[in-house]
Amino acid sequence: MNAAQKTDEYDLIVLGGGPVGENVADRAVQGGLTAIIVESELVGGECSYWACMPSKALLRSAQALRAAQHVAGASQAVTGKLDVRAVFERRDSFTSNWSDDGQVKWLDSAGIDLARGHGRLTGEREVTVTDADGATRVLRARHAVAISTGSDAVIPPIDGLRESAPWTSREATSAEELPERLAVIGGGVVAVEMATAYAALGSQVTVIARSGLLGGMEPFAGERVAAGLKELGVDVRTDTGTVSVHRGADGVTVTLDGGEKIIATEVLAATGRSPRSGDIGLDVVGLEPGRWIETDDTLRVPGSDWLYAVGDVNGRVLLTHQGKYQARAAGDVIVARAQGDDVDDSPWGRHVATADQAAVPQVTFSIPEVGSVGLTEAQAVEAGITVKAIDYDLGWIAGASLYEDGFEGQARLVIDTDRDVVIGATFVGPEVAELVHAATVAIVGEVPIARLWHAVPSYPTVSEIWLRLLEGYGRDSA
Ligand SMILES: Cc1cc2nc3c(=O)[nH]c(=O)nc-3n(C[C@H](O)[C@H](O)[C@H](O)COP(=O)(O)OP(=O)(O)OC[C@H]3O[C@@H](n4cnc5c(N)ncnc54)[C@H](O)[C@@H]3O)c2cc1C
Ligand SMILES: NC(=O)c1ccc[n+]([C@@H]2O[C@H](COP(=O)([O-])OP(=O)(O)OC[C@H]3O[C@@H](n4cnc5c(N)ncnc54)[C@H](O)[C@@H]3O)[C@@H](O)[C@H]2O)c1
Repeated sequence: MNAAQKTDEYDLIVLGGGPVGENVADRAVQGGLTAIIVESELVGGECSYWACMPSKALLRSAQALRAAQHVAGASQAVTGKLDVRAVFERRDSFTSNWSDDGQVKWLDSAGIDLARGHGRLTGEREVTVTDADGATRVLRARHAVAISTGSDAVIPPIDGLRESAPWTSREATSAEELPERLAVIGGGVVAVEMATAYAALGSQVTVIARSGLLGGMEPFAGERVAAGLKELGVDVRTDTGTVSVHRGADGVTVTLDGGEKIIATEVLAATGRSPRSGDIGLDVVGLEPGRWIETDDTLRVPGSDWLYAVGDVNGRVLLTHQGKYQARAAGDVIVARAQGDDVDDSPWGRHVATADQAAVPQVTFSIPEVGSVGLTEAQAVEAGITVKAIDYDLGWIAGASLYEDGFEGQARLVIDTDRDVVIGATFVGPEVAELVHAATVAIVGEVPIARLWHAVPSYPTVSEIWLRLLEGYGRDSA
């Protein structure tokens, strides 16, 4: 075999260089394997350039301003509005102006090779990469191929929507101009975060949600976020369908199911995701293109001993941190299997992503923020678990009242009363994001309630909510 052919054989080929693909490759290389990432756009993926980072950068200045405005003494010092241009520039710095030079350098330092182009499975353990000029390169994997191609925004089949050139999350996170009016179709995380960001920046925003906001979370989360959006001047329409969309000379007209028309400069379709699996050669390995790729808990495709699907594309959980958690398990198990080491695939073992089912943390960076982990009360009941839900008003916590004047928020713990452990938690309020990890630790560690009484929150912090929630459950219950 000559040198040129040799470089085309790797222990692991990773299809897609988003946050998840990068981590699968990194773990494998740290375990002693060789790895190459195939990437068709920017190394770093959706999260770095059109999702997590730019969306949070667009939101952060508004949150900082709001925080200062809610503490007497500081509020007198901040009398101006957000500087929209400066917010966009700060966002641009987080996306490195949509250049992946920094991430490519990191790949290099981590010992991971990169093939730029569109990758497709073309056989067992084989990926063919087609670059921008149409040239092809065939890569062969000695041990595994990991698909981490992520997901795309769905544009639902609403009459005229696609023809109206709607924004998706990509345009919403990378816009350089503020639309005067923005209509948002959808009531999920993208809808509420982008509605918050654009309303805070000065757009007139209408949210059109066919049911409530933040479905799948505790009901009070969506209700409080709807109230927060209204406070920001957003026109929130829940339980409202969209019949049609039409773009004309004056902008976009969105017709609601009652016949009312909303006129906007731009319309954002924030209506969920579909897997980027349509054109990656899944048919070659007997899988259906365009579907979420099913895996076992080691992230391997059932029936295959070499094909893995990690991150958004497997549809398990569409979050960067959870995808990276899967990536650590997948990278490590690929190494273990390649080296003939023991595989620890029992629940909570090193080589499985058990937390995907039991303890997924998520923060929605709206105003107010929502932090949640584990099961809601309704999900627990549906799963047949005997639970007690404990609620407490966050505004009554001494640390919260010091944190900002008129602090408003709510917390809920969902406790499995048979096992006396926490299985779910939701916090809604200003900057509650940092409360979530304590709950994640309690759930993953299955810390008995009796022991949680000994985890003393500092006074006066918002974390004292834990004490109040435990008191609400009652020490005698434990
Ligand atoms: C607006 C928005 C905000 C979000 N905010 C958050 C947040 O705050 N926190 C959070 O945890 N999650 C957030 N998410 C979700 C997060 O972006 C995804 O879960 C995450 O990006 C998934 O990572 P991934 O590596 O699986 O896929 P991606 O990030 O989508 O990366 C996949 C990569 O594969 C490449 N690729 C695809 N097909 C091919 C091919 N055939 N050949 C070569 N390369 C290919 C793509 O170009 C891309 O670079 C947000 C999502 C959106 C839409
Ligand atoms: N802060 C974060 O962690 C964060 C932020 C943004 C996105 N994300 C991730 O990205 C993923 C995608 O977010 P999303 O908000 O697009 O999806 P989502 O699944 O959270 O919400 C989709 C919304 O669109 C509505 N919808 C779907 N089809 C529709 C139709 N035909 N007509 C009208 N409404 C319709 C649904 O009712 C729902 O309200 C989420 O799963 C989330 O995990 C995470």
